[in-house]
Amino acid sequence: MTEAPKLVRATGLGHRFAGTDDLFGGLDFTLLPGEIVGICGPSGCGKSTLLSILAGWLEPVAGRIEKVGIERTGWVFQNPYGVPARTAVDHVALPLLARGLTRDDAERRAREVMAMFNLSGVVHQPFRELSGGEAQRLMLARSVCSAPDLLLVDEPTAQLDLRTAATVNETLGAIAQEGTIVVVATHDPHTRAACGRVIDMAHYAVRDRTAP
Ligand SMILES: Nc1ncnc2c1ncn2[C@@H]1O[C@H](COP(=O)(O)OP(=O)(O)OP(=O)(O)O)[C@@H](O)[C@H]1O
Repeated sequence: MTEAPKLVRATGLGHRFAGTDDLFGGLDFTLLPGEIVGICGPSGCGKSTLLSILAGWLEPVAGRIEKVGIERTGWVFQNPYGVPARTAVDHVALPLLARGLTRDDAERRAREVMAMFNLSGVVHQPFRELSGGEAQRLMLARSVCSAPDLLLVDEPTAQLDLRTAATVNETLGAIAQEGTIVVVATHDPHTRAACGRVIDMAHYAVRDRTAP
């Protein structure tokens, strides 16, 4: 069976909030599976805002987003959140249980994916006892198990050491190659380097950031 084509196309996208100037104006891009697309630019330029628009949580004030073949959208937040008393593996198994796997199968697959993110040592640890970096990787592992068509990731390496960040960047590449459209908002030059393409928000920013 051939997979349905997937794409996300933005045309003339622009946004501003009440009380802000235009964050970006006239953004045009097409996102396809197979590559990581970076959203890069200085703090406050609108990277998270663009992710929210791509997720469909926020209506752009200008332009439009067209989605083809996108049924599931995953989001990995800048600040990982979870259920404090539930174990790490419970968090990763949850989307698999929701997709109808038995508990045994869901746990087996969750452990495999956790191993990809160097999380085998914390499988049964409650979420509240994870380090910031472990919690961030756990959120990525969970999103892989949701098998999203579009995966939106906000600053995935902000809390990670260089080696772990490199693993995360490699894993994002592997997720993209399996057919997910991966979009990453990042300041990290290593993550930027891992992106096949970059939407440079500084280039589009309409606001004069040098103004007092
Ligand atoms: N709901 C909101 N209402 C008003 N202003 C907002 C709202 N959300 C964001 N902003 C403003 O819009 C601008 C862009 O915010 P956004 O979070 O998208 O930036 P960012 O590039 O992701 O920043 P960072 O790299 O620091 O996370 C900021 O000036 C922010 O203060």
